[in-house]
Amino acid sequence: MTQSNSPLLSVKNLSTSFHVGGQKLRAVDEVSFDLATGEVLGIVGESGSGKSITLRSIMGLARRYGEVTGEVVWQGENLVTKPEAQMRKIRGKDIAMIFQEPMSSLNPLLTVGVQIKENLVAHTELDKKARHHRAIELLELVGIPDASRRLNDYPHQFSGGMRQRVMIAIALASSPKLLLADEPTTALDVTIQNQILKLILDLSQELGMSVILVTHDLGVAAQTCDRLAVMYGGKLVEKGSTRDVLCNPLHRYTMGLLQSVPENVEPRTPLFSLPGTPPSLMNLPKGCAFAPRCAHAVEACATTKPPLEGTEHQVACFNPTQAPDGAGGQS
Ligand SMILES: Nc1ncnc2c1ncn2[C@@H]1O[C@H](COP(=O)(O)OP(=O)(O)OP(=O)(O)O)[C@@H](O)[C@H]1O
Repeated sequence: MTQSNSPLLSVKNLSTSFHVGGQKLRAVDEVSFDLATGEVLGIVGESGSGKSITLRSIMGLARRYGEVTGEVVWQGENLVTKPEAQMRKIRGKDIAMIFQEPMSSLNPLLTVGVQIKENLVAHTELDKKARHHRAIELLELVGIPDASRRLNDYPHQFSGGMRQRVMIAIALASSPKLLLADEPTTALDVTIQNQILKLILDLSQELGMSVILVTHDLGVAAQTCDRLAVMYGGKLVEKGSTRDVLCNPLHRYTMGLLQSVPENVEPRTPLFSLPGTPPSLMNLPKGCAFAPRCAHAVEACATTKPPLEGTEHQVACFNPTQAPDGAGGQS
């Protein structure tokens, strides 16, 4: 995982709200993080914590149906305020996204070859012959055997894991610098899941491509990510190297997530058994959103939202498992 000093992407105070039945639902609340070139960042948290909407906000998709504020700094420009026509050029070219269910993004009526080549037409200068060769190369790159023949197959002729590989090949057609992966392996069984995670990791290393991986599965995050950001109630509550966050969790929520991972995880086993329920994003408490579920809450937790504090390993908690390393700065 090659990393340079200046971040490839800098997300600053990103917030996204929806208006639902006359009320405001704050799905993403003042989220900030940096991403280095070649880095794999995991965003983890329970269902509904705002992980997917964070990715969609970065990609400029959430603003179609929500209100997005803050900054997504990409090559010196704020994508949040970038006109849609310009965003369209960045989306799918420099920044590509893959989803949990490839069938929802693949066109069932077109062969995978046509779909890869469409992306090559849109984002490269290659001529017809070169596009054909590149399409074969891309299928080979993602580990699809007999690639030149399989270019002529339709999505339904591939298995779930192979379809996810096809999705990745399409995403890679434009040689993106950043891949946003939203639960890309959740629908797959555990063996195939591991193969796809390895593929994403290998591609990141080979191509120097940065990845943001959204997952509710700490095992997936542990295998794949350099750093982790833990989300709760639309906020980042802990952020640090994967080792620090998983081996030395500072937030009680992260600790709860870890404690609820069974020793021998069966595929598709529900991982979380924290007491209580996640907060309603329409009616968030005044203080820390986790306080109602936290056995270690102190007085301030009910009235004040804890800021993210620390340097390399950060936590937003008034009573963490231990004091974070320093105070204040964003990594
Ligand atoms: N278009 C929308 N309109 C209103 N609310 C939305 C919309 N899209 C998402 N939400 C809400 O925003 C919150 C965050 O959703 P998000 O999909 O980011 O959660 P998540 O952490 O990715 O969980 P999951 O893994 O279940 O997708 C949820 O409460 C969801 O219901």
